[in-house]
Amino acid sequence: MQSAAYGPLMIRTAILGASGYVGGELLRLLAAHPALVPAKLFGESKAGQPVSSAHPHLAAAFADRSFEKFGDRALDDVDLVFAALPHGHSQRLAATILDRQIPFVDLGADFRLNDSATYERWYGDAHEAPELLDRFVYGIPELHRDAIRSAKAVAAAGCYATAAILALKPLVDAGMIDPASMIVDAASGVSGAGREAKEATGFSNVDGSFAAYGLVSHRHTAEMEMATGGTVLFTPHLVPMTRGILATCYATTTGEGDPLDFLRVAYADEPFVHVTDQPPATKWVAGSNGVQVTARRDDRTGRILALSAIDNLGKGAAGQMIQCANLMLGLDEGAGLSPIGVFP
Ligand SMILES: NC(=O)C1=CN([C@@H]2O[C@H](COP(=O)(O)OP(=O)(O)OC[C@H]3O[C@@H](n4cnc5c(N)ncnc54)[C@H](OP(=O)(O)O)[C@@H]3O)[C@@H](O)[C@H]2O)C=CC1
Ligand SMILES: CC(=O)N[C@@H](CCC(=O)OP(=O)(O)O)C(=O)O
Repeated sequence: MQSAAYGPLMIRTAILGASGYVGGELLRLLAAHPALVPAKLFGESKAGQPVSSAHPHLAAAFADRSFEKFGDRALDDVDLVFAALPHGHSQRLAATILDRQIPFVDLGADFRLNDSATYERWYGDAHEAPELLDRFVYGIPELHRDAIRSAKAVAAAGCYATAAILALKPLVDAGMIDPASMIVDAASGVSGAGREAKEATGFSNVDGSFAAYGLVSHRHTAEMEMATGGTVLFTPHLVPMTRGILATCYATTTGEGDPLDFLRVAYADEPFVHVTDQPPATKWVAGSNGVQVTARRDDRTGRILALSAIDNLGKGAAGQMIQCANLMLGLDEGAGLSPIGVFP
């Protein structure tokens, strides 16, 4: 890389998992980024195929480009690595990337949790690179901006976790809610499960239906607990839409005041978080890096209710990865990103 002060600067990025849903969203956003250039696009089964075969909507921007297989020279002339791979893969690649001092933004869950025992408990396998866990900063810029700025490696947060944490964390910090009492019911569009056709997310299972899954066992529970310092009962749901997550969160009230005021103060200077007094909708943030949050105090039940809406592929994935990369590289944090959704 030539300089952190960009303009005509080209920061060459490698994208691992470029042929997946998150990879496609990264490419869409990077096509309009002022400094980050999608230089190397890696796929697995789609290696050798044109980008348009996986991402027809990107045909004009990536007309002459194909996916490559990750190999020995894959990281030559690369200034930053984005990885959007199935869980488990980054554990095997991280040492190579870090040894070469290449800034690394990983979206898999491999390095999000800060200890290997917690990882093993929630993911079921022993961690293959526990010695690298403390080299990664958990990637939610609104919570860890300074640490991300000075990090060489960031583990971008999970999509459900991002939505829930941004709704709950300011209320925990304000002493407004009991951290031991948090309940998160969140619903996701099917793109959250990735592009591979699966029975559970196939059209005939999802269309006209609304279902919970992962009861008392979803892995993002661990991230929510790590980031909030509390205990969370989390129930994810699948809804018949393509993009979006709506997290509806409840906790026992412990403090005085209006939770909406605490959210407004916490996010007053955040370009991507909008505090609304209306119940937010996933459609308000579709295609964006935006988050819309609200909260209510219900003295009748002694509970606080907090809601947030994000695009799982935007702030829940590719957008957040780019926001983290911008910080790591000393760029404008919002470069290439927008809080404005596509509506209707
Ligand atoms: N979808 C979402 O909203 C979110 C996803 N995530 C996480 O991001 C990661 C990517 O998700 P998503 O894009 O949805 O997944 P997809 O299934 O859509 O894409 C997976 C990508 O990984 C590649 N891949 C698969 N197996 C291998 C392998 N053995 N070696 C190298 N590359 C491989 C695929 O390549 P090919 O197709 O060429 O075989 C593809 O590019 C996952 O860890 C997911 O949990 C996190 C937050 C939100
Ligand atoms: C709808 C759907 O299936 N969503 C996925 C979201 C999690 C995900 O993508 O995993 P990470 O964010 O941890 O990488 C799931 O529940 O497993």
